[in-house]
Amino acid sequence: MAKAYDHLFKLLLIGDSGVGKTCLIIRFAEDNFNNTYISTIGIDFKIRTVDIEGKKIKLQVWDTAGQERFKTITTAYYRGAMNASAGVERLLLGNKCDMEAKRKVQKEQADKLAREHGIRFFETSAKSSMNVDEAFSSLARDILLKSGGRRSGNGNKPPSTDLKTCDKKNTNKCSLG
Ligand SMILES: Nc1nc2c(ncn2[C@@H]2O[C@H](COP(=O)(O)OP(=O)(O)OP(=O)(O)O)[C@@H](O)[C@H]2O)c(=O)[nH]1
Repeated sequence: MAKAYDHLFKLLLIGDSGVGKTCLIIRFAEDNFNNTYISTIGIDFKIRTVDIEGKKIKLQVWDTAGQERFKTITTAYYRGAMNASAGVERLLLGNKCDMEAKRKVQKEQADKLAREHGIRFFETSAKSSMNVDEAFSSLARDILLKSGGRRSGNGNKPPSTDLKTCDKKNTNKCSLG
């Protein structure tokens, strides 16, 4: 029987409580959105398989609790992930870009931060779907290329801003790595 996927990548979302980590994962994995806020307890994951450069990539996306009281568990978990593989690929997300009126972080500021860390930055909206697939796929592609998959063009990924125009933007930061 054909294998259901070519690669399995594990992604982890970290960020402050309420920035929309769970909603981003639900939008990505189930194409759904709910306004109700149920704070994550501990850690959970969802799966979606995407097609990248002709490869089936199974993404196991882990959701962490942003609340301070779970910090010991979540930081222990992502430190473990960081230690397990030296060059972890990272991505910075500014979510809730559908809420421009309540913007907390200017785009330039987030761009600068991403540039300093040499990582990509996306403004996303779990509510409108803006840039959600793009962000996850971009990270998966970077991991695929890095892990020896097909590499085309310049191997040194520029710290770019790869954004679709968002009519209204609000940014709370969370990151995906
Ligand atoms: N307008 C808007 N609201 C959003 C968006 N993403 C999430 N929300 C809302 O923000 C609230 C918090 O979202 P969650 O996904 O639960 O946040 P979280 O980061 O997982 O929070 P913790 O589990 O406490 O770490 C919920 O009421 C969501 O409906 C978005 O893109 N746009």
